[in-house]
Amino acid sequence: MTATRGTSAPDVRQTDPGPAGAGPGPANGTAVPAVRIEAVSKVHGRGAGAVLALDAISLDVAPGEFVCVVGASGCGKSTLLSLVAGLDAPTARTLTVPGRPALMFQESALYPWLTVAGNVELPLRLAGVGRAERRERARELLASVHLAEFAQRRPHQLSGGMRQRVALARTLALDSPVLLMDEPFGALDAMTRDLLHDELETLWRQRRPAVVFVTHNVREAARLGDRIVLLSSRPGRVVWQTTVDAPRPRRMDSPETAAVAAEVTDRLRAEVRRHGH
Ligand SMILES: Nc1ncnc2c1ncn2[C@@H]1O[C@H](COP(=O)(O)OP(=O)(O)OP(=O)(O)O)[C@@H](O)[C@H]1O
Repeated sequence: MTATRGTSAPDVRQTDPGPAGAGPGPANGTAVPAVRIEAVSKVHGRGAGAVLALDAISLDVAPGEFVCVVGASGCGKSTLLSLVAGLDAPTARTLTVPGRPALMFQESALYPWLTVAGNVELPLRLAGVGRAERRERARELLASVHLAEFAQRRPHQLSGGMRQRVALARTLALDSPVLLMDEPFGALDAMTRDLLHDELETLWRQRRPAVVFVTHNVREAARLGDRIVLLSSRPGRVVWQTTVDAPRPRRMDSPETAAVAAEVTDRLRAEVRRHGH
């Protein structure tokens, strides 16, 4: 299916995402990309108030690859995810994404009137999955994030970390080939975030979606990413990237993670200094 959005007729195409189970380790660079962002620009607003958020940004994400995106505040990270998610239209050029990506944000955005299981079932219900299968899938997903016994609770009865686990289960419900995560653990304490890193990594290794993970936390990027991509200050472009070869699972406080994080921090500082903000 090809959909076209935006004022200057950008292409938003769907592709065959390729094999989802491409095996552990960094994804195969020769595969058809799961996400192809080709010279994509985005202007917010019009006239004198127009803001060029992204300037001809190009980025491919391979099937099964875990890419972390870092950059100074306001460089266009969330704009990029909204374009890939199809929530917003690029101003120019081509964006190719498979099927419908799944999204997860810093706020769990659970429906308070639904139970935990009801929240996880919702995307399945909207996709027309029958009740028995929905229940079974929600049960498995909640077990995989260690919340089986909380299925009938309401979101307000859970801690922040538990709510993000529910959001993670919901994000995985449709087995989307692409997960888009916008600082999903940014509001959690360090211990809870560590546990969620482990759970996310385990689920990612089992299911192998391509992941685009936006974070301000360079250690988190070094902990999780196959690749770390640094965006320039506004307008956002890819100015530097590195692959992370350290074996998994990694630890936030390991010397390997610290060394990668230090290098990314140096690059980020240089970029912020270059722009004077
Ligand atoms: N709807 C909008 N209208 C006008 N300007 C916008 C709009 N959305 C974002 N912007 C501007 O576009 C730029 C990029 O915003 P975006 O939220 O994508 O950056 P970000 O890198 O995710 O920021 P942060 O790291 O602070 O979350 C910012 O300067 C922002 O003010």
